[in-house]
Amino acid sequence: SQDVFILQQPSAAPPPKTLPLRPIEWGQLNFISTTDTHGWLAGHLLQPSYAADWGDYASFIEHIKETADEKGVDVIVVDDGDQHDGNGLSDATFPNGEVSQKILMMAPIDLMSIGNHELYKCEVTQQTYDMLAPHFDGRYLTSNVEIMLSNGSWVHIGQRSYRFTTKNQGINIMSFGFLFDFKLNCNNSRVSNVEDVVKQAWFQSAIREPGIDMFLVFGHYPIRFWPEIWAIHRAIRAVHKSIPIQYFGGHSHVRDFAVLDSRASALQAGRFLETVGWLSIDGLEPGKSEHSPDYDKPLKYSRRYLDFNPYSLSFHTNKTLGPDGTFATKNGKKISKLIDEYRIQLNLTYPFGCVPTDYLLEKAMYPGPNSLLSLLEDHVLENLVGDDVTLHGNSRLIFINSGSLRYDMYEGIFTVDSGYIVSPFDNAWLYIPSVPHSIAKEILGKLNSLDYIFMELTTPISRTMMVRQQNLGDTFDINVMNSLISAMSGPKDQEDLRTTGYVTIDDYGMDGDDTPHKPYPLYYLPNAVATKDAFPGDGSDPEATDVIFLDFMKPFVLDALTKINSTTPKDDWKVLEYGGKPVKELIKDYVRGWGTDCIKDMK
Ligand SMILES: Nc1ccn([C@@H]2O[C@H](COP(=O)(O)O)[C@@H](O)[C@H]2O)c(=O)n1
Ligand SMILES: [Zn+2]
Ligand SMILES: [Zn+2]
Repeated sequence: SQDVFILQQPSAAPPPKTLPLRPIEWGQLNFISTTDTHGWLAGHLLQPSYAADWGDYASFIEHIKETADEKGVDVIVVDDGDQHDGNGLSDATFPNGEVSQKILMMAPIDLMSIGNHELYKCEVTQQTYDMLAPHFDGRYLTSNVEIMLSNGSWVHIGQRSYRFTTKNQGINIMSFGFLFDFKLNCNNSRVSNVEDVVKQAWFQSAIREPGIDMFLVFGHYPIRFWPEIWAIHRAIRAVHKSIPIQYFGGHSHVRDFAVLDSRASALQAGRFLETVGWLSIDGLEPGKSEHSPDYDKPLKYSRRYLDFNPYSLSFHTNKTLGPDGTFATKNGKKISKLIDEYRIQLNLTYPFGCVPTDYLLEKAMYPGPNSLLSLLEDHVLENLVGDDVTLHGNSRLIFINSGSLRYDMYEGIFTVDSGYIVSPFDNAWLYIPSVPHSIAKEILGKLNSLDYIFMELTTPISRTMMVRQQNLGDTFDINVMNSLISAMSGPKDQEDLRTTGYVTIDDYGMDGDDTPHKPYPLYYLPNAVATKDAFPGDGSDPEATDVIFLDFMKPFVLDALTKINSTTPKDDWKVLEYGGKPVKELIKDYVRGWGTDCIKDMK
């Protein structure tokens, strides 16, 4: 039997001290938004800047709603999907999310949409249909996503649209919830192209319903560069020249705010419960005809990215923290307690070993001594042992996509939870036997070439970097970007700042981050890395090599092979199961080798 080992719970984590926060700006209509939570409901136990938990969030929402009523304004709480794959609380159960989705539903969220991580596995899609959609009772929106029922018929997982009138300002809102044009879903779901859906009769008649004051289009699509948001915007603007439209997006894991026109904007609230997005709008005129002569005045927006810690959340609600404080509500406390209990029940706090230093994703130079990708490439992947003993000793190239590693690995105790956090997927290993080395050696270059930018293989992190780079101009030079961010933050100011964190550049400038930060370093990450194993000792190349990769990469590897060698049709490459431990287990084995001194110190 394993020891139960309790790490400090997030609610007890010390808040970052004396951060220079500013009160949020309220408008007639206000939004609180989260996206890409990926199971992080327990918060970030090792990072005080993000150490609130879902209970704290529920308390925050309740207080903000109360204040809205006092002020006579409205607040709408939106979540844009991707709730699985990224944390033990969501992924240590079967189906994933069995516990975490129940906890998620305990916060008073008004509108929710589906993400691609609700569609990779058939059982998770079924769970979403059975559990989330009924809970939200018409407010779980999947305007372009359907599920196949056991009788073979197709129905929308949630609703296609939801129309409502706000409580205090009486704003009549038509809302939709879209997913980007996702293709890697399990076969019990169907995602229709956004471009096609906005032409469908139901959408065209929904946007023509009389008496609408504004549109709210939220969902799981990036708000910049990707075509989906513009397809929706063109469709609505073709009918309503200047009706207010508010967008909320997700998927690319960034903080971002984009202005589409003087009466339409879009907000994206980061990832992994590091961020709560705040948006307020003033200048809305509910009930006024859009044909009135002065209807098209620019709206006034205020946007803010709040770091997800109890200090920040309580500051904005004017409540106090601590056991006798006024911040944690009854429901909030109940949620926090449940999270703590489930973490223990799921054994997430069990420690495997001690990580000697930080191994980081985009925050460390790759290749380099602190790069998590380098750790895998140089030390971990070579320990993969396939099921077929006759293959042992063959030269091999082992590929992983960097997007399969989801978060940094920090110095200190590595727990069951850390395993899910770093590598949540149970992707199986596949291989193509004896690929001529002249072809095999080209695969990595192809996977990392620009052809794959914006394809599913691209890591959310590289998409993040592209957004930040693009906002600073047309350069793709990461060094230029980093020095610009430092220069714009001001070196003097940075010395005064205590916490490192996001420095967001969006269409309104650089004042969106609620807590001013020293910028995180940001380095380029390739889409994929590869380990060479059992190559000839004299440094020469083998004639042929086994090409091993995660099943998620199969379409991309086959595509790359076809590009390299157009004479072999895609289907002629023999792809077989390789067996062996998933990446998470290989990492755990490696961590065990680092010993348990830090755990003994704590006992
Ligand atoms: N089985 C899987 C599923 C996904 N990935 C990686 O996740 C990326 C998508 O994540 P978002 O949070 O941005 O939706 C995808 O591009 C892959 O990199 C995976 O590795 N294995
Ligand atoms: Zn995501
Ligand atoms: Zn996503």
